[in-house]
Amino acid sequence: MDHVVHIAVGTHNKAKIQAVKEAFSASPEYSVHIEGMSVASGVAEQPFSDEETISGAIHRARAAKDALQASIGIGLEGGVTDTSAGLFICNWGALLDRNDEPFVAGGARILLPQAIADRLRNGEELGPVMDDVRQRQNIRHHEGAVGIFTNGRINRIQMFTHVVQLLIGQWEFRNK
Ligand SMILES: O=P(O)(O)OP(=O)(O)OP(=O)(O)OC[C@H]1O[C@@H](n2cnc3c(O)ncnc32)[C@H](O)[C@@H]1O
Ligand SMILES: [Mg+2]
Repeated sequence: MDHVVHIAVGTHNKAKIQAVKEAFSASPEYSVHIEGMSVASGVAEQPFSDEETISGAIHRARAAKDALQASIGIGLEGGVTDTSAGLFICNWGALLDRNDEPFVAGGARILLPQAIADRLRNGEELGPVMDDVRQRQNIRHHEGAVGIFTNGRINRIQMFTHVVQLLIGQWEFRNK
């Protein structure tokens, strides 16, 4: 690709933007201009299923692409999803180009501790709960819940970088 590709990301979250940068910098053949923008996700602040989280990711990708008139829109959404084993963190990404069909990919998921899950079931949002439990601010912009609960082995940037790599790869495959 010999021209700069304008990529709109539907967030100002630092971990998410950094993940998009790292995923594209792993492919030096691309010259990209990455721009973040706060957009509505169209779902709850704390999505509570894979369905809702996927919908938020797609909604963010489309809103960011349209608002910034970019060639590509990317949406990354964090949520939780219930299973018989307990409440899991789930994360989803969507990539939209000029076609209407989004590419979608999911990230790693881990079981949340019971005490955290209970608070979310009572209506709290994971970001503020994490900050409260750790007595810090803006964990969601850094290692995230996934980083804390995996003892720093996989942080939010790494987790979302993986998701964006999965998105770019699917987009490349379709455009081969
Ligand atoms: O500004 P935006 O893009 O909304 O960034 P955010 O940090 O709020 O991210 P999401 O809305 O996608 O995530 C939903 C909630 O889960 C929180 N969260 C924190 N770490 C997380 C992780 O590792 N996985 C999933 N959700 C996480 C996040 O802060 C929110 O409260
Ligand atoms: Mg949010």
